[in-house]
Amino acid sequence: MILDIQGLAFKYPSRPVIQNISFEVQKGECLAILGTNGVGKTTLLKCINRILKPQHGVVLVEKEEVFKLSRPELAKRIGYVSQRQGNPRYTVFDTVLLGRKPYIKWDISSRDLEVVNQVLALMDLTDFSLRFLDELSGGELQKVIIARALAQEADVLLLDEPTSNLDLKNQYEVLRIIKDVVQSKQIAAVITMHDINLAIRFADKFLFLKQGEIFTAGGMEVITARNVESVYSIPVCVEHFGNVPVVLPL
Ligand SMILES: Nc1ncnc2c1ncn2[C@@H]1O[C@H](COP(=O)(O)OP(=O)(O)OP(=O)(O)O)[C@@H](O)[C@H]1O
Repeated sequence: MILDIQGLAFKYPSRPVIQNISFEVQKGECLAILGTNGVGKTTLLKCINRILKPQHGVVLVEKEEVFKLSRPELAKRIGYVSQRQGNPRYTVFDTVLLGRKPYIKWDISSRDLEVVNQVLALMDLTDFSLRFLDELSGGELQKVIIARALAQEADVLLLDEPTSNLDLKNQYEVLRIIKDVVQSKQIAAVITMHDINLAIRFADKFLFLKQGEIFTAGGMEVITARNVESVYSIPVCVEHFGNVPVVLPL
């Protein structure tokens, strides 16, 4: 197991958000976090990444407690892609190079440059290298921020709605790249998503949140009309195209 979450609970002074959250992610796995707006998906990612301090619970990456790690150590363990990020006056190249920050001691190494160039090519961003972030479309920017996280070469990637601005082709391509990296490097990804059918195509495991707690979690067997209806409060049916279930609102 690469990521181990035990009994996480977080509340803002005004309201409780998540509680009793325990789950594990294995090496090579993509976990999709699903649930309605405001249920606590982003809050959960922020608690894992130490941006928020949970009132209860423990987060272990490779058996090490994240709250005991130094900042650079944490950045080598966890790469985080939030919904809003990036300095508009940085170029694409410099932004992705920032992902190497935890590894740079005195100067940028040839390995750092190699990783950045590889990731830019992987994400089809090489032609954008010298553009400033404020000269990009929302989808292009989203790909750059994901590229930065990949350049970080962390053990766990936390991705908050990484495909929200992407067109159909880029949604599939970017998730395919993330899945390939997770499998080939035997790391893990935790991805919050609204598109349940996209999650079904790419995630290995699913975790449904409801009222701040885990409603159900598991593999493809948890994708049932009953579960989806309970979580999202709309009637659905689940049809199968070959082996792939597709959730259709009725
Ligand atoms: N800084 C804050 N102070 C108080 N409440 C907050 C704060 N940030 C978020 N919340 C509340 O915490 C709850 C969980 O928010 P969160 O952003 O984690 O939800 P989410 O599941 O990611 O939602 P969405 O799908 O809309 O992105 C919401 O009710 C939200 O209003």
